[in-house]
Amino acid sequence: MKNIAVLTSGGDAPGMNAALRAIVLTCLQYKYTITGYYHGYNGLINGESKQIHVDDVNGIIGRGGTILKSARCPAMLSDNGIKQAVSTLMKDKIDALIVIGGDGSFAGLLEIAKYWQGQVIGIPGTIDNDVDQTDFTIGFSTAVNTAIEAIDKIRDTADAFERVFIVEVMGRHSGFITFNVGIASAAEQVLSFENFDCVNKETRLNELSNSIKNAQSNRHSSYLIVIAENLWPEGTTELAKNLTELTGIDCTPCILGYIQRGGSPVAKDRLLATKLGVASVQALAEGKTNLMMGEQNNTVVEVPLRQSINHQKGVSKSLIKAQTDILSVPKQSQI
Ligand SMILES: Nc1ncnc2c1ncn2[C@@H]1O[C@H](COP(=O)(O)OP(=O)(O)O)[C@@H](O)[C@H]1O
Ligand SMILES: O=P(O)(O)OC[C@H]1O[C@](O)(COP(=O)(O)O)[C@@H](O)[C@@H]1O
Repeated sequence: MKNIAVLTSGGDAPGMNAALRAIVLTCLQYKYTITGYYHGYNGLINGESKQIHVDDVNGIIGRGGTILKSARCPAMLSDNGIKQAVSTLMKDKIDALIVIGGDGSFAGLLEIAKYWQGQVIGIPGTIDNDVDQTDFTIGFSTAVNTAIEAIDKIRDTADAFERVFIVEVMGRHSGFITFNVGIASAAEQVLSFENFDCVNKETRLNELSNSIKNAQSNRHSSYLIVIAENLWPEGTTELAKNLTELTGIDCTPCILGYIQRGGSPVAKDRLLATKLGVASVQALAEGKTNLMMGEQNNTVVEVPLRQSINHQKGVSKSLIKAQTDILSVPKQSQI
């Protein structure tokens, strides 16, 4: 018998529920009990928990968000908070803790493992895809699809008005969403941390404004820039204002925001979440600990949890090069 605990932490991601469902069904197989802690690490610190049964996870595979709720929990950044979390795990006689979250959540789990003897497993769930040792994180594919769907609609109205739009997408400080969304929506420019620095803002503004003016003087079409959040120091709205002034052409900002975090997970995320959920309980049954379950080349992998938060994974260089050298230049045939 094992008493397995699970929580979801950090930004919610479509597919977290699917992972929880897979965990619960696999635990049923092993006759393990499941304790769900609510509101991320806050639930662990405050002892906010509930036994999770199969009935609780019926019909949740297609639901966005997380039925366990999620949160950021600043208390975990102090020794006191971590020790409180550990004391709840001991009081509740938990044998193993599965955390579904991003790199921050895994850093928290590693802290817990320093003071607690139980088994710990991380499942990568974040729309940002910024977790190492897994090709994709749960939620990334859905977020990309959601953003593309929104931008396709923006393109229609942009085409009709021959207008310039600057669309901001999420990703905190990594460009996985920006590049994938920008390329898949045929953006004229993709601006992200990996290909655009703002050290000399004047130069950057002039380059962008020249590019917009050239493109718009030669053709009657739309012009879309997909930009990463937190890239332009004064924000995307200010960038749009500056470019409008410089070009004399209306540049309209559009911040997609939280729409990218919600919604029903696409098949790819449901399947990834299910595979990783099943594998995590199987690993616990084999006595394993301190692991992240990930997927590489379509195969589930178990990697040391510590290796998942080294921030070594980057946007594919060939994708960045293709955008810079080929895709961002308006083609003669489009003019
Ligand atoms: N270095 C750390 N030590 C302990 N806990 C951490 C650490 N970094 C993050 N956490 C915990 O994990 C939570 C989620 O992390 P955050 O970075 O906000 O999201 P994500 O897990 O999606 O990357 C934080 O609110 C905090 O409770
Ligand atoms: O919900 P908040 O606290 O405003 O955070 C916004 C951030 O959360 C995300 O949506 C997801 O990030 P995490 O999964 O790392 O928490 C980022 O893309 C964004 O920068």
